[in-house]
Amino acid sequence: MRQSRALLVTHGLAKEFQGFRAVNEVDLSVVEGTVHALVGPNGAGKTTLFNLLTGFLRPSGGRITFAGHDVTGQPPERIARLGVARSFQVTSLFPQMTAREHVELALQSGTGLGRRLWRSDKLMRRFSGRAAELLDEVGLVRLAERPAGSLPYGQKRALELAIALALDPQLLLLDEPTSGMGLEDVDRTTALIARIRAGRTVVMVEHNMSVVGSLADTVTVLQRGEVLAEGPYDQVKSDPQVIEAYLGADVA
Ligand SMILES: Nc1ncnc2c1ncn2[C@@H]1O[C@H](COP(=O)(O)OP(=O)(O)OP(=O)(O)O)[C@@H](O)[C@H]1O
Repeated sequence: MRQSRALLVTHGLAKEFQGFRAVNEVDLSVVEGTVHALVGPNGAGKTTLFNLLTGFLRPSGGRITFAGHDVTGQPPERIARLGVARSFQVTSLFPQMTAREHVELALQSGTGLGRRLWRSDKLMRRFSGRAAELLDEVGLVRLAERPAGSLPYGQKRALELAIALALDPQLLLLDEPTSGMGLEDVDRTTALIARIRAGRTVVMVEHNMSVVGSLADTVTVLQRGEVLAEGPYDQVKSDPQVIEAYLGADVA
């Protein structure tokens, strides 16, 4: 059997904001091919950790290694180029552009041809086959010609996933993929992530524990910037420290 490889590793990762440690000495190891969830009460440092991993914030201390490269303090573009794609919690679509155009543009930007050429129809046709596949993968093939602004919320998020997948990432980072969704969209998105995870590595910040329970191989629980517990969901959810952290947060 192929040995499991740690694709993303952090050692003693830290981030301070004016002397306040939002992320404190975090050691993380994300194994290739797994879904790894980051959970924790509000203010635990999940978003800050995510921003460190993607280069949107520079760490105050520690190291980050991705696929054998030291990416500590590297800018987001470089980390993206190495194969890390991120979907955002807040939607970042162009309302007038169709779903298909979004994916084609993302495919083109991944080729290094530059965004300035994006209006060239001839060029875009080169990407149309793969764009159709990706839209199909996220269940949007029938909505391909709709302006993104007119898509329902759940489908906007699905389109963002297709855009992230267009970069053919080694690692996909999902920032609260089901936030703000009704039950039906939550179920649809969970099924979608279960499908697209095949052959990929996923790190996700997620508040919905049933989503975490059904998708994650490993769960890291953060509290006040530190790793409180880590392991398979069933183990972590019955950890007394984790229960207390969540109950404490609820009471607060
Ligand atoms: N730019 C900043 N300047 C100062 N403090 C910050 C900054 N960003 C985050 N913090 C603080 O760091 C701590 C961790 O915040 P973070 O947003 O990472 O938590 P979180 O786990 O993502 O929370 P939530 O689940 O509410 O999104 C919080 O106390 C927050 O107030």
